[in-house]
Amino acid sequence: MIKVKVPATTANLGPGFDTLGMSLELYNELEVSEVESGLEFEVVGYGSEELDLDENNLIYQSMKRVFEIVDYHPQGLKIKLNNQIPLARGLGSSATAIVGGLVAANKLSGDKLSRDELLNLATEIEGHPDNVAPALLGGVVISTIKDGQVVYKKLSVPKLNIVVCIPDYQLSTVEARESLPTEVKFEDAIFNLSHTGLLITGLITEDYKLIKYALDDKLHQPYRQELVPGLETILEEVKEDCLGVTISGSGPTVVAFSLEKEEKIGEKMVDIFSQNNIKAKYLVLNPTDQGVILKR
Ligand SMILES: Nc1ncnc2c1ncn2[C@@H]1O[C@H](COP(=O)(O)OP(=O)(O)OP(=O)(O)O)[C@@H](O)[C@H]1O
Ligand SMILES: N[C@@H](CCO)C(=O)O
Repeated sequence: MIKVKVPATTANLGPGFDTLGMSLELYNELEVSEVESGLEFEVVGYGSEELDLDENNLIYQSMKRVFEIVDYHPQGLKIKLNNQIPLARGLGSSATAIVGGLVAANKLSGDKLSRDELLNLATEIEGHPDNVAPALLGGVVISTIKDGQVVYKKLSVPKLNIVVCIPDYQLSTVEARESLPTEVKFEDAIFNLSHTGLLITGLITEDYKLIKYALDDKLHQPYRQELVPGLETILEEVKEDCLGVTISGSGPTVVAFSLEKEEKIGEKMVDIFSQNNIKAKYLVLNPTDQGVILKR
């Protein structure tokens, strides 16, 4: 039996659209066993009602990609999930399914694919590397795709707390990407370039006051505000209590980076969502340098 634990991830980190992501200490766990025949699923936690529990399941589809490449033919599979990451909230649930499936299948079939090959496959399945890279590698990962290959650099996570406010509704990445424009203004591109540079420099030099300026974005957040009622107010009003606040991935979760006052920040975000008739809860999470964890 193979056991895999995959961290949640928060992508974009404000200005780094499709480029930056960071892993967080909140996990989905996966146990895969080879059985005599068929495909069985057991789900504990999030997803027991909404996930496909058949050959369409994203974990199974990801495993199948590895088996095809390495020419491995399991007779049957039993897949047990313990999901602590809510689905379609911008916390990288689909990335955990892809990375967990790829890593488990690779182990089961004799460890033939390298980490970089798994990252390329994961990116091909997800469509962008910013969640799958930190889910696989841990840390803060800067990534891009060059000639079909992911080029990346992992940085250590900041010594900060991340207040994660999770609204009680789902927003799929597909829907959240449909709200984006096909062209952006030159000045908005410059805004994001400068902010991404400042953010990465702030992380590398541990000059966290730079984060205060650097988490702002003009490429995706403004277009997603109507999908996340209360976001505009949260961005304005929570900023003064923390180092920076931004939508997590494609939302609707919002993340605040902080060194103190986490409860006040979390309660304020929950309160603003509630004023917009949305139930929400908050968690205070640590970022982590450890990506996927594999046990046999
Ligand atoms: N834990 C999971 N296990 C299996 N499949 C999953 C899981 N999470 C998401 N998926 C699948 O991934 C696809 C996209 O999922 P979903 O919309 O939940 O994620 P997302 O939009 O990428 O949001 P997030 O950033 O939270 O991952 C759907 O087909 C969904 O069934
Ligand atoms: N970079 C992606 C992350 C999706 O989780 C987006 O913002 O659409």
